[in-house]
Amino acid sequence: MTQDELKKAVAKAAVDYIQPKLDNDSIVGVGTGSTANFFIDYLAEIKGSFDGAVASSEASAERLKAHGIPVYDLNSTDALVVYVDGADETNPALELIKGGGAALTREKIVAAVAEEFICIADGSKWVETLGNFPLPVEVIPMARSHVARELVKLGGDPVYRENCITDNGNVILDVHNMAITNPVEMETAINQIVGVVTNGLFACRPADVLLIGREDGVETVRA
Ligand SMILES: O=C[C@H](O)[C@H](O)[C@H](O)COP(=O)(O)O
Repeated sequence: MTQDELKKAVAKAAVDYIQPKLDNDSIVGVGTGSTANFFIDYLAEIKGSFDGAVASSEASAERLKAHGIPVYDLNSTDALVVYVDGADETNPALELIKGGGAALTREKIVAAVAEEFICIADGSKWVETLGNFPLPVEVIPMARSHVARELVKLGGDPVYRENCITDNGNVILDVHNMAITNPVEMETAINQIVGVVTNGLFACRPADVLLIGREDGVETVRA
């Protein structure tokens, strides 16, 4: 199977997984990226079974609207029954690296609100130790150099992501060469740096369920 076929398989499995949890009042949290895009497309097929969605990016909001799915502001919703999103890396504890598409901050906010966070990923995202994928850090533009120096002190090699402004008007530093043996500690330490909005580690709030696409089918992993 191609990587796209694996992504489609997990996206479809996510819709099958969440459908029994939905009713006419349900609002679904929707992530960002190529896997999330497949999820949005399958979600559109059951759009009569829920109220609408909250999106973690402008791009996902546009895709949802194009399918005729109502998109709500997070502040106007009381609860999200689920949040479904992809990842750049996942470890066996379902701690994640996210933000390859620069949507990490809104993704972390929507994930924090959701009752259940379902991560969907093709098998290439599975690792024993996080950090092979450069860790995205969203930074207030004027703090970029300061934050970069502090990230070097934590053992990483930060690289400014060219031509990338987040939906929040900020910039991204991608931190290379960090073996993240304690993801909770690292997530917390990076978020203490003044000027950091947030970083792409989802360890303090890992996924609850991982649907991972393998050659022989979709495997369900629980934390
Ligand atoms: O900022 C982007 C998100 O964190 C994505 O969920 C992540 O980059 C995975 O994207 P994809 O499904 O395209 O591999």
